[in-house]
Amino acid sequence: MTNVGIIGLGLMGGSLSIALQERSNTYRFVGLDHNETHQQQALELGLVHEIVHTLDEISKCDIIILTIPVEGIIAISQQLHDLDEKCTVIDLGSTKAKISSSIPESIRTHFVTAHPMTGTEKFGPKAAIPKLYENKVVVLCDMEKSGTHQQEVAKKLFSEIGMKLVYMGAEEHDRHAAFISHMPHALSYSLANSVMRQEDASSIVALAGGGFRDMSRIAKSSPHMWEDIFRQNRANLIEAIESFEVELKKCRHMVENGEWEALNKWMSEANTLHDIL
Ligand SMILES: NC(=O)C1=CN([C@@H]2O[C@H](COP(=O)(O)OP(=O)(O)OC[C@H]3O[C@@H](n4cnc5c(N)ncnc54)[C@H](O)[C@@H]3O)[C@@H](O)[C@H]2O)C=CC1
Ligand SMILES: O=C(O)C(=O)Cc1ccc(O)cc1
Repeated sequence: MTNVGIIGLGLMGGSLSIALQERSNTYRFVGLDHNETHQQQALELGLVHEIVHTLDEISKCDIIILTIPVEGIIAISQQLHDLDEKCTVIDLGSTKAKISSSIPESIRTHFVTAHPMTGTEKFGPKAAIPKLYENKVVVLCDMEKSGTHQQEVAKKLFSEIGMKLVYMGAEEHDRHAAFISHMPHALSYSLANSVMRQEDASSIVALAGGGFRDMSRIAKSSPHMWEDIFRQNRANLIEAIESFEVELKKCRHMVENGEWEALNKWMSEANTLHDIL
């Protein structure tokens, strides 16, 4: 039996437990969460077999999964100690550079820093879903800093739930993530707020079409989680927002000046994104 400790019983931790339980009965799940309602829900939903209340109890597990907001991951990693030689700690945070560089040297080889490129705008144990990880990419960062055993454990775990493994340095990961994930969340929050400041609720309900719903979906995401991500990836995010502002200004300029041919060409360039997605 492999004992898995999950710190943070929400969408990511809960979905990981469901996926592993569907594929094997050799795992036993122990959970830690600072929210009592989430502890209860996780037990009721069968996401964990047992709730514990201290890091010492979780530290005895073979595998420890960190699925709490990214500032919490750094705080918890400072408190983990006396880990068994074979213990593997895997964090699933959306940022990687600050996490990777702040893990104490004494436990660095125990750690694997990973980012599953999958998720939803929902959060908490009730948001956990079975197929979240299937056929999706997980980016494994700074793997040369992890122990040989820990690398193997993480690769086996992510492969077992049907993920595709991609390797990258943590700094490089954060730059890509700023453009492809973090900036789009900043835009969605901005879109939601700008429309709500101009339009009343009844007009939004009456007129919201698919496009507006698509683009504002991720504005429903957890402010706690995203505040931490924006804080940790601040410099890259600012650069990504600036590059977006350049494009938006181009669009505004062409509309203001009636440059319709140029606007049409600029839109056709954007169309090509979906040739590669
Ligand atoms: N939501 C998403 O789509 C994705 C999230 N991630 C990352 O995964 C991590 C977890 O995200 P979710 O599962 O979506 O969040 P969530 O909000 O659904 O779950 C987090 C859980 O951790 C608990 N928690 C928070 N701080 C804690 C602490 N210090 N000690 C104990 N429990 C604590 C909360 O009560 C909650 O139950 C984050 O680091 C996030 O950046 C990565 C990929 C996708
Ligand atoms: O809901 C969506 O479309 C997302 O983009 C979810 C998401 C959130 C955070 C991540 O680090 C990765 C994926």
